[in-house]
Amino acid sequence: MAETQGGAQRPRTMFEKIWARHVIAEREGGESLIYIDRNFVHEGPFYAFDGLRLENRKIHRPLRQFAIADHYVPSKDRPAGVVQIADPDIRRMVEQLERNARDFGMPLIAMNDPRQGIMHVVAAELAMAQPGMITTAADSHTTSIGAFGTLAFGVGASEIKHILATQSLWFRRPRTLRVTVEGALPRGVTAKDVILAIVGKVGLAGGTGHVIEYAGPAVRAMTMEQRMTMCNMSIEMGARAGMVAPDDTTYAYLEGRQYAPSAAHWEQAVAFWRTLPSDPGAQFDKEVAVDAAAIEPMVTWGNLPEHALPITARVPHPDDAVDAKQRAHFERALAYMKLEPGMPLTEVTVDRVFIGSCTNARFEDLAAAAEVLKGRRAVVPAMVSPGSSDVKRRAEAAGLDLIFKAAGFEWRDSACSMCVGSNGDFPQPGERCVSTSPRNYENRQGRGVRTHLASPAMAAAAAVTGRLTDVRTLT
Ligand SMILES: CC(C)[C@H](C(=O)O)[C@@H](O)C(=O)O
Ligand code: SF4
Repeated sequence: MAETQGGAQRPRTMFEKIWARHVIAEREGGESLIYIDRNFVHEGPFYAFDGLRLENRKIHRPLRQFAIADHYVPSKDRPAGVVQIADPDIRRMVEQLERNARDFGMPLIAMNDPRQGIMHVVAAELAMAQPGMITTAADSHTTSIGAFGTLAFGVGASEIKHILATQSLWFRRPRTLRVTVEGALPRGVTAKDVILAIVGKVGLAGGTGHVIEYAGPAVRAMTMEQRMTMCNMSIEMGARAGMVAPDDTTYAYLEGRQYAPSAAHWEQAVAFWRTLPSDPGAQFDKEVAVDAAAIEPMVTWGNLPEHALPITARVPHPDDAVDAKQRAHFERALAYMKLEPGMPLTEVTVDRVFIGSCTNARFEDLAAAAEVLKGRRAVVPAMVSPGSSDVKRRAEAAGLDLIFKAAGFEWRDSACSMCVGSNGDFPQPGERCVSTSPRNYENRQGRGVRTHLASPAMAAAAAVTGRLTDVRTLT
């Protein structure tokens, strides 16, 4: 709804509407104290709890906080209890999370909870994130749940301590960037390809300090799972958050889930949510438009997510760089990735495939990969770690696990797994791995590992051919 200012209606962006409702105080230098509706922690930021203990503080609103085990939990032979985790360092991380949640009285989704999964996947599945809320987590891919019209910020561990103690945090007001995706997605092109194309266009610096709103017909046509894949990678453009305006797709997804408004409050909640989308004529600090029809299946060749190209392209040459800084990135990436400038991407042979992560391991992702794998076999080691335990159960109910296993994939439990390896799931040092995860930095998936980011369908295509492959040639 437009705001009345000096008698005139000033159209507002969704970001402005949500922000304005959460400002508690403002201070010189342009910072605002923002109320946080919900906050999530995984095993990582344990020192936030140590800090509270040292200062003898409690959690201000423990029921608005959630602890979810994902980074360190094993994906294989899931132990019956935390004490059975073989590696002592990994065991300590998972144990600590459980102890902190219990000591401080916050809801816990522990390793063997049937609701366990990667926190951003779980936050959606349980409707912990809702339109109009501001949520935080000590994790940069918190942006994923912006798909619900939630303003979701990743923050650091010291900030988590502040949020635990006060349910609020000081923020500098971000700028706004609208990315409009016109048209419809062509065959073989998924939300991952769209976001890789956007990251490739906007670049790591282009989104810095901004909250992105993804808009346009292609985004409106997407399912919630696809919107989450888009919002997830907002951070790879340096953005503070990424959002999609809520609509009937959003409400249909949320209704009836554990933390969704109850039936008695549902209509009232939806009526409020319908006021959130940006008003026509609202001004964004920056605008970018992308034509969906021109997007092809994408893959990254280098060590930044912005090093994304259509699978039909060739490995770039340092001379293709737009400036000296990019040239240096290109040279370093070519050396690390062991690629020759000018070689067709489809000639790059791969050693391993990983389907998982909060970017691309929801049900529809696994179904898309299984569609490619049906009746085919992987020629390289490959594994799937579903985004949540619920995704795993649903995939098994649909028989997807049988397709993966018949294709030679390992069918694991839900964890961050090979996206980052905190639980010990790593490729062999130096291997070239096609991964559905969001990051391809040097050593991200383990020592010397060369990561190529792609969609689940493209990852499946690479698994059955042993090289980067245009999935459209297989389907
Ligand atoms: C470990 C965690 C803090 C980190 C993040 O912030 O995103 C991880 O999830 C990642 O994807 O790199
Ligand atoms: S799956 Fe990967 S990107 Fe997502 S939270 Fe875990 S480590 Fe981070």
